[in-house]
Amino acid sequence: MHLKDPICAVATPPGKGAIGVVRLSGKGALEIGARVFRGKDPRGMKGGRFTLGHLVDPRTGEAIDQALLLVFRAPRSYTGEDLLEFHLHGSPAVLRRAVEALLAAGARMAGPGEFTLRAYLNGKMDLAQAEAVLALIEAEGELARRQALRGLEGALSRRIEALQGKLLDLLAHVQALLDYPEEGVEPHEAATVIREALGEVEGLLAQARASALAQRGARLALIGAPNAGKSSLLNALLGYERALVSPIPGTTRDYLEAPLELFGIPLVAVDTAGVRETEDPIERAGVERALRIAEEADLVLYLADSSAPRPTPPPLPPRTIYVATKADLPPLWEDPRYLRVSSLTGEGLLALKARIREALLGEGGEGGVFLSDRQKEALLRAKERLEEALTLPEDLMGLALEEAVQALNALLGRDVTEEVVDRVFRNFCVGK
Ligand SMILES: Nc1nc2c(c(=O)[nH]1)N(C=O)[C@@H](CNc1ccc(C(=O)N[C@@H](CCC(=O)O)C(=O)O)cc1)CN2
Ligand SMILES: Nc1nc2c(ncn2[C@@H]2O[C@H](COP(=O)(O)OP(=O)(O)OP(=O)(O)O)[C@@H](O)[C@H]2O)c(=O)[nH]1
Ligand SMILES: [Mg+2]
Repeated sequence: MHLKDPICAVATPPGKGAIGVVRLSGKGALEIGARVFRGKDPRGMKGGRFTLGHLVDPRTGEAIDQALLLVFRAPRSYTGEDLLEFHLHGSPAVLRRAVEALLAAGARMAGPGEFTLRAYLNGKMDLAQAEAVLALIEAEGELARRQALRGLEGALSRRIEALQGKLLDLLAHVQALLDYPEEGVEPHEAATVIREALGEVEGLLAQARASALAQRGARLALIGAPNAGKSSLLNALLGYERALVSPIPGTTRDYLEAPLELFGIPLVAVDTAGVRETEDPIERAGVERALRIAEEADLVLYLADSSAPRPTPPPLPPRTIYVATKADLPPLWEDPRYLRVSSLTGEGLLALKARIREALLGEGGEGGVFLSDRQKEALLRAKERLEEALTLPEDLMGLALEEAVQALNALLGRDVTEEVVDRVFRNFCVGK
C-alpha cells in the first residue's frame, strides 16, 4: 500500500544543536505548512525557495520559534512529493513543539525511513540506492563513506542494469532459437556472455566482502613474546603514546584496545600481554587472554624481536602477518616471511600498513561500492542460476537466465514483495 498522506518528523539527531530540521512531506503539505507558518504563504512559493518567518502553534497562534522554511514542489523533492523543511533552532523544546504543531495541523508522524521509502516508491531511487542512504548515515570510516556515496549515486545500480541488459539480449536470442531452430546461434557465444556475466557478479561479491569490512571494521591483535615490542608498535601505529613501554619483560599485563583508522577502515588494535611460560597466576591469565584475542581477531600481527634469539611462535591463526621488530638494531636472525619494522625509526611501518590493508581488503578495495547483505544474497542467487545456465544447452537455458535477471531485479528492488521493502526500511531512523 502506497500512502501519500502528509508525514512529519525531526530530521536532525536528538539533543541540542545549532539548527534542528523538521520535514513535512505528502499531499496537503503546503496547506499544513500554511497553518503553522507565519510569514510568506508556502502555497504561493515556487519550489526550491526559502523564506524566514515564524513557526506557530495552529491552535493558538503562539510563536514556537523563528523558522527558515524551504519549499520543494512535487515531483522535484527528495520524496518526489510536496515537501517542506522547517529549519529551527536545534532545541529539544522547540522541536517537540514543532512536531506537535504539525500533528495538530493535520500531519501524522513518519515511520522509520518513510521519507526515503517514498523516494523509492516514487522512483527517485531504487532499493539499492535507498540502502546506500542508510549505509552513508551509518558510515564511520572514510572507506565506508566513499562506498556508500557511490552506491547512493547509482554506481552499483548502473552496473547491475548493464549486466541485466546483456543477459536479456542473450535471453531474447535463446528464445528466438526455440521459435526458429533452423536459424541457429553460435553455441560458444552464449557461454562467453554467461562467463562474462559471472565474472562481473564475482567481482561484485568480492566488493561485498570489502564493503562489510568497511562498515563493521576489524580487530587487529598484536601478539608475541614479552619485550617483542608490541606496545611500541601499537603506539607507532596510533601515532601517540597509548600503551606503557618499558625494557622490563611483562610490562603489559592485561590487553588494551585502541581505535584507529587505516586507509579509511575503522580498526580496533589490541595490545596484549607477552606470551611465555610463567608461574605467576595473573600473568598466566593475561597470556591466556592474549591467545584467545588472537584467535578471535580478524587479523593478527605476530611480533618477534630480531635483535634477540629467535622465539618459537605459539599456535597462530592463518590470518597472521609476521613482523620482525627492532629493525634498527643488528639482527640475530633473518627470515623472508617476516616484515622488518622499527617502531623507533618508523622503518617498515608503511609496508606493514600496506600489508594490513591487503590482508583485510584484498586487491580491489579502493574502487568499491557499498553492498548490503541483502544485495549480496541476490548476487549469490544470480551466480547460482548463471552457473546452472552454463551447464545447459542453449535451447534449455532460458529459465535459468530469466531467474538470474529476476535475482538482479530484486537487488534493485523491482518486483519485490512488500515484506522485502519493509525489512530494508525497518533499519532506518524516523526522519530519514
Ligand atoms: N536540508 C536538506 N539537506 C540535505 C537533504 C535534505 O533532504 N534536506 N538530503 C536528503 O537526504 C541530502 C541531499 N539530498 C537531496 C536529494 C534530492 C533532493 C531534491 O529535492 N531533489 C529534487 C530536485 C533537485 C533540484 O532542485 O535540482 C529532484 O530530484 O527532483 C534534495 C536533497 C543531504 N542534505
Ligand atoms: N631499538 C628499538 N627498541 C625498541 C623498539 N621497539 C621496542 N623497543 C624497546 O623494547 C622494549 C620493550 O618494548 P615494549 O613495546 O614494551 O614491548 P612489549 O612487547 O609490549 O612487551 P611486554 O608488554 O612486556 O610484553 C622497550 O625498551 C622498547 O623501548 C624498536 O623498534 N627499536
Ligand atoms: Mg607491552
